[in-house]
Amino acid sequence: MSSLADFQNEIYLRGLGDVVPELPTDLTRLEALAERRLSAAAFGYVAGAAGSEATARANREAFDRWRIVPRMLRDVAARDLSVRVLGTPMPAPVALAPVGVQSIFHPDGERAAARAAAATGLPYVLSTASSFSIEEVAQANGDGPRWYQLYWPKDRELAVSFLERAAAAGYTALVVTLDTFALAWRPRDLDQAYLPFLRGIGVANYFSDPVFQKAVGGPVTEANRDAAILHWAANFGNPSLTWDDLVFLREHWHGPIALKGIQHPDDARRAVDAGMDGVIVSNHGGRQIDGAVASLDALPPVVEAVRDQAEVLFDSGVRTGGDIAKALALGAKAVLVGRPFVYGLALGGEAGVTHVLRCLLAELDLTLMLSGHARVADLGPALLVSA
Ligand SMILES: Cc1cc2nc3c(=O)[nH]c(=O)nc-3n(C[C@H](O)[C@H](O)[C@H](O)COP(=O)(O)O)c2cc1C
Ligand SMILES: O=C(O)C(=O)c1ccccc1
Repeated sequence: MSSLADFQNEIYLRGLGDVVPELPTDLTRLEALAERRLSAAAFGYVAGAAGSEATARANREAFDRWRIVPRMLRDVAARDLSVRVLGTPMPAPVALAPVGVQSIFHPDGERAAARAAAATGLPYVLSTASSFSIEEVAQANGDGPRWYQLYWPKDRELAVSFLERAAAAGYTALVVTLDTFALAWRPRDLDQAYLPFLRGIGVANYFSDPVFQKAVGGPVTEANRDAAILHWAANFGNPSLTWDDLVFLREHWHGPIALKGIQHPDDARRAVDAGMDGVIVSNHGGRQIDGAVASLDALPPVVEAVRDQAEVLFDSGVRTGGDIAKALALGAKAVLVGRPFVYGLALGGEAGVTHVLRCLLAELDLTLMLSGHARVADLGPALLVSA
């Protein structure tokens, strides 16, 4: 962790020798660079959002409506960014958001990102829709902390198989994504007729699964590949799930569980009532409902509703260390970062992801220090005024 906190010094020292970092340290510039590197289809898939993309913009605007008010002379020489979230000790309150089909951004996909996560000590959250399997990514992640994100399929036996595989491969917490039981209206993908799954990309966990294979008459080969993809499409999401179904997850997962996609305080209370350990306030990066509330605006009411009865995590729109400080000040215990690390992956594989994570942590550390805070736990609403 000390090397992370010292990252800004490293950059300044390299600057003395006129060594310019390979990727920009202003992470908001990565999207434009990634656009030049990726195919139009892959870029549209990551950068795009639902409909007119109003909610994706609102996610950013919500951060801009809060401003940090620094405090002086508070001895911030020694700082501690560490937290413990969903049973996992973390060097800083940041995790890599579950992002599917990462092989469309870099051939090493999730394996490269999971190696970068392990190198920084931040949790890697593996999507069910990954291009490498639960077991392959666990191997790449090694001793790093890792959580598993479930897309809860219609077939319950398949869901149980995913959970058993994840537990056996060392994923310690379960993230259940509730807001994407169907893919939304995403014009960039629709206009390019681009859905990687229909080309058999991002389905590694399904095709490698014994329960899935049984359902399609054996291992997936050229002969049953189209049928397997159709079976995937028919099984991917289940719109008929209700709160009562969470009992089933509790029976089959023996670690912490967080529900991802919570935006309403009443849903947060229901999560607590259902015995969940955490909620992730998220609108999926604006990728599901165009016109939906900015995720940061949904955070304070959820924090208020949950109080200390579950851990509240946050994502959607985090781009800088200052953004992380704002989300923590509004009550999040940790944040997840999506697109920025994907752009790092596209631009530099494992090293690109490491760059993004280290920049975020260094900037967060500086923001804390310069605003007069030695510990993340000291951040609260007093840090902020509305712009
Ligand atoms: C390309 C892409 C793929 C994603 N795939 C998943 C996924 O498989 N599972 C999931 O729960 N969320 C997925 N998400 C949503 C992220 O976990 C996260 O909620 C979102 O990216 C946060 O917003 P941000 O990109 O503004 O940081 C995906 C997001 C992107 C950009
Ligand atoms: O693209 C996404 O946002 C997403 O969550 C997803 C959904 C299905 C498969 C892969 C990713």
